[in-house]
Amino acid sequence: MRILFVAAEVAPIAKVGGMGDVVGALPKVLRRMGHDVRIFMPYYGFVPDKIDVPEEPIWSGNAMFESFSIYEAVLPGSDVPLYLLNHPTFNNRNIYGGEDEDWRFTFFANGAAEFAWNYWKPEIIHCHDWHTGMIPVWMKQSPDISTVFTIHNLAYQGPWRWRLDQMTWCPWYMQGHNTMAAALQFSDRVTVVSPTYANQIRTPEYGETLEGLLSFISGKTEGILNGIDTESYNPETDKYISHNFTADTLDLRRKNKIAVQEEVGLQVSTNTFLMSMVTRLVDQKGIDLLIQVIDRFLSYTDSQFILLGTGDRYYETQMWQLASRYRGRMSCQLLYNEALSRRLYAGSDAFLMPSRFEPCGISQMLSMRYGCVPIVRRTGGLVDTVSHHDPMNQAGTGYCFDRYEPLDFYTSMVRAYEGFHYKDYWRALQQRGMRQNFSWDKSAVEYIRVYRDLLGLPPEESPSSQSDEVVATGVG
Ligand SMILES: Nc1ncnc2c1ncn2[C@@H]1O[C@H](COP(=O)(O)OP(=O)(O)O[C@H]2O[C@H](CO)[C@@H](O)[C@H](O)[C@H]2O)[C@@H](O)[C@H]1O
Repeated sequence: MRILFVAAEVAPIAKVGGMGDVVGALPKVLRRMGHDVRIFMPYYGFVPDKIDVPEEPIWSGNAMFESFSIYEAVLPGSDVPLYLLNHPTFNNRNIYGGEDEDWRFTFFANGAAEFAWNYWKPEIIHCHDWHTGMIPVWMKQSPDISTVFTIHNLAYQGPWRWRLDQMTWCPWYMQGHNTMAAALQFSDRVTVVSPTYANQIRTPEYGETLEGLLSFISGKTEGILNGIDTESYNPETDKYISHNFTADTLDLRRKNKIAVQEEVGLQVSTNTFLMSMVTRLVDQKGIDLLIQVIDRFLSYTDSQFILLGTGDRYYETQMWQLASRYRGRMSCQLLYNEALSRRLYAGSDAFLMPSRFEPCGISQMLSMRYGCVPIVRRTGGLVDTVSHHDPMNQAGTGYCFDRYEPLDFYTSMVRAYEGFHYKDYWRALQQRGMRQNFSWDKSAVEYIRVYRDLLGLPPEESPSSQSDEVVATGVG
């Protein structure tokens, strides 16, 4: 099958959060499974710092009364062709934000449609989040190109209809309120990045005002759990961490703890409970809950906490102030740093993820992969990936709480803190997390099933289409 992935983020070239992880990993796996998968993304100003891009474009086109050119490169560490849409609007060094964000990504989506019509024609365009939402609208006119739209984050829905009318001069094509709604209506299939979140978004609590539409299209919607790039994120080979280790050599892991404590200026102590968080600092991630409990937790215990993240100014300031009160015990790194994130996964004892909502969550899987025990709120994909620690039955991979309440989060942290002091149980807990299979292979099979179904092909005979504990799909 010929499949074009279109997205605003592609790891390791352009990543802000988990969508970049998905688009940087899934095409590699699908290609290995024999499909001609290619990626289309913006040519951001920083791309040449990350990869080699040929000087000459391969194609030029027009969209929304502007011309653009396409450069072809390769996704690092793979043979996946990467098409880069070049236009001055993407010269800015930030992926998101700015006054022209609505125009920029609407133009990007329209450029991708032009590319698919005129240069490389795929059978399926796999679109990711609102930035690509206009593609399914356009492709409705092209019965020979089908569309799959994946919701990574319903909280961001793109420009509203009146603005789209203004920008594209085509008022007739959509009924939806905004780009995300249009994509949901017009795409042939909709996937959501975890089965639990796929069900949750049909309720007012999680639907972000689109719950009616999402219930209406439940017949073409399903949840397919994300995986992680287990080659890149492998504690046995990761070049960014100071000491490589496996589930069988966990003793080596403590050296990473020392290294990261030194790196961010905490008191070095392997017996101290070290928690961390790597996150966008936004409401979704439960930062308000964290702010309500972390001060007390640090003052009642001898534990340590490292935060790595950027986002809302208010949260950045609050966290910064807290860190200044706990010198040597709390560190606040207000930056985006891929290498440090890996060292935190590899060196911390526990990873905090008290999300208000979580479509899937990549960070908790990365933390388990590196032997860092997740403490999570049981919502969305966190339900599907983390199970509560049950020492009596030697089961579970983390600490879970249900209600979005500071006391519940606090209690989970206390339990983890206590658990950490029972070394054998803790080690077994770490090992269970590390031995989970979060590889993309299984989810990729689910996507192939969706693609084949869309093209009217019979399901592939594949042993991996058997279900297992990690990949579950919830067909609407
Ligand atoms: N300051 C920083 N420095 C370095 N690395 C940082 C960082 N801040 C975040 N990251 C990295 O970004 C990724 C975060 O991914 P998540 O899936 O956990 O959340 P996100 O909300 O961004 O993704 C959205 O899309 C994904 C993909 O579908 C869903 O899993 C998720 O629920 C949804 O909210 C991780 O790889 C993490 O290490």
